[in-house]
Amino acid sequence: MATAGAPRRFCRCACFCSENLYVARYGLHLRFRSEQQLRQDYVPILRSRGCISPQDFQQLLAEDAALAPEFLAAAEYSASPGADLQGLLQRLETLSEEKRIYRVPVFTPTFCQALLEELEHFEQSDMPKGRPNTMNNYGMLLHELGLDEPLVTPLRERFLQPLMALLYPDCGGGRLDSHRAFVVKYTLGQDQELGCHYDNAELTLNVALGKAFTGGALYFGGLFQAPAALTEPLEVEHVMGQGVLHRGGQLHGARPLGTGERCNLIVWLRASVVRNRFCPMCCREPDLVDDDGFGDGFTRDEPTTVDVCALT
Ligand SMILES: O=C(O)CCC(=O)C(=O)O
Ligand SMILES: [Fe+2]
Repeated sequence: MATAGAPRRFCRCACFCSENLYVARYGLHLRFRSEQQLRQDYVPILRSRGCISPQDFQQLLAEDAALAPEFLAAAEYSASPGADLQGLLQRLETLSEEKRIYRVPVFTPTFCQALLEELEHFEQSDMPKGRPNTMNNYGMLLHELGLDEPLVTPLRERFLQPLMALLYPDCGGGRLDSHRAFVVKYTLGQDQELGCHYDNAELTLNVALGKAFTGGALYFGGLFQAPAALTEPLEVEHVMGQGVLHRGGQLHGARPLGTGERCNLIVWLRASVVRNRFCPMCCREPDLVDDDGFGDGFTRDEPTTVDVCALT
């Protein structure tokens, strides 16, 4: 059958980060959903390959798992039949009910460490580097590190989407279809704080990666449409591996760093069904111009695919 219209888009299955994971030490491909499932499915074969003591098993989990068990549990619950907001809130920390800001461990400490090392290598390389956004002068874009496809897209599609659908259905939480992911970096002599702003995103995930530092807390005011609410900001300290979830339109910023170096992974999550009607930056219907990759998350109406055989 010949078709005319938009070129075909090639896709990938979102099981990428949970199915067929290769553990070189034991020469095994594993399916990972939770610690319990891993034990149920693989203890005999792992034993036969030398993963015997509880310490061996813990090492396997710590070294090979990127996602924190709490995050896996919250995502798994959210995707289960009959899941509701109350049930999900029992699996997250509510930082502000009124502002709808939540926190949950997202990455294991080992993964944070590995990601920071990867970022350091990239920073020291002479690869061309764009900057995260107009507000941060230092830091890195995850797609330039080649981490969008293997890490951020599965994170959004498989884990964040079910969670966000329950937390923020009114902000496109269940219809996320693109993102902009970057690491912000603060240290003395470079950026040290971030002014109050709202994000070019419907929803945001902000994960503390480390390193050692003082100061630099996040603060949150009201929604940008109601800036009077900034009078009583909510202060949020960073906890390594933990992610803060908030609406992109929630005014926020970062207090000045005292000492050390702070790196956070920021994922601006976008829902084209929401932003195609209303650009959060100009607060108007977007005036679309072509862009690469995910652009800023807007989409044009695709021309309808026509089955030319059916026309003859
Ligand atoms: O400094 C931070 O952790 C927050 C960064 C942020 O809000 C942003 O880049 O949009
Ligand atoms: Fe922000």
